[in-house]
Amino acid sequence: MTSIALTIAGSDSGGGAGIQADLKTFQELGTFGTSALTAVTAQNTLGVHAVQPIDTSIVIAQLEAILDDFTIGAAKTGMLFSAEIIEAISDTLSRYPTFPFVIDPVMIAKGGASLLQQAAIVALKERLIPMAALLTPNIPEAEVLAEMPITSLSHMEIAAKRLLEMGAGAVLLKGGHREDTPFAEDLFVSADGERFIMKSKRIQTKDTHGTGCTFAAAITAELAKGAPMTEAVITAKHFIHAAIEDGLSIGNGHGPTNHAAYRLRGNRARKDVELIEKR
Ligand SMILES: Nc1ncnc2c1ncn2[C@@H]1O[C@H](COP(=O)(O)OP(=O)(O)O)[C@@H](O)[C@H]1O
Ligand SMILES: Cc1ncc(COP(=O)(O)O)c(N)n1
Repeated sequence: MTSIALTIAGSDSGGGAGIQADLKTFQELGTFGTSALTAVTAQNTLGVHAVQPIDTSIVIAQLEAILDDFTIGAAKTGMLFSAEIIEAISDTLSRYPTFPFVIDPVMIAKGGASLLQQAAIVALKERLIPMAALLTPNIPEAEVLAEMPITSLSHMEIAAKRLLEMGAGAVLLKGGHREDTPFAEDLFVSADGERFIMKSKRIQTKDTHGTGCTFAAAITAELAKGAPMTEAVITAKHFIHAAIEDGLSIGNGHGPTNHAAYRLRGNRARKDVELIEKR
């Protein structure tokens, strides 16, 4: 049976992040990708030149068109831009049967452009996070949502616990932005008491455009195929590690990751992540 994944996110004209990264990742992991666009960005590896949100009625119409026709295995959100769009997504999804739902709380692009209005943060916390099977903030996003600075693993632990209390089924706090360690360490905690750290070596590269989108999309693809949450996040960590390691030096700024790397390495090149530490 064909597994169907859905992304609700913004378009990145540069192709490395957003809807484009999500659909490429869905395809690479053997799922059929569908998409509901929330915004169009004029963007390349150097930055975001312009943002145009999609009319809320069209966001709703896209979701209805998809959900009326397909059985969705899992969905993710990326750039959501406004409180109005977030509320529309929450209202629309709650009219349909549920499926595993991953929220990547995208706020700011690597170049510094805002992809989520300040006023939308409350809507994200109150309307969407409680619907999520998994929330995947990076450190700056977790700092905003948990309202605390994060500069160490113990801060990550406290923040992840606070985020769990907002109602998500699990939290994967990504450590790519940590400056106090040579590792890329991500902390997973779940409402039913599971906790582990996924640790890989930090790759020296500037080509990290779209890492967060790609990682969350890989988790979503695995969930859509029926993988349990912990297996989905571990497979996705291997996927993103390979994608960063074989990153594409195209454009003049932060190049995209290589979505094909994991498949080209034979799908299960798990030795590439140096250590997966389960505690
Ligand atoms: N330089 C790097 N080397 C290896 N893994 C990285 C690197 N940067 C980020 N990662 C990993 O990529 C994923 C996305 O991380 P992160 O950069 O924290 O999120 P975002 O892209 O949302 O800012 C995480 O698994 C993180 O550990
Ligand atoms: C449309 C869109 N969605 C998400 C991101 C975040 O990706 P990154 O943080 O890797 O720049 C982005 N730059 N553009």
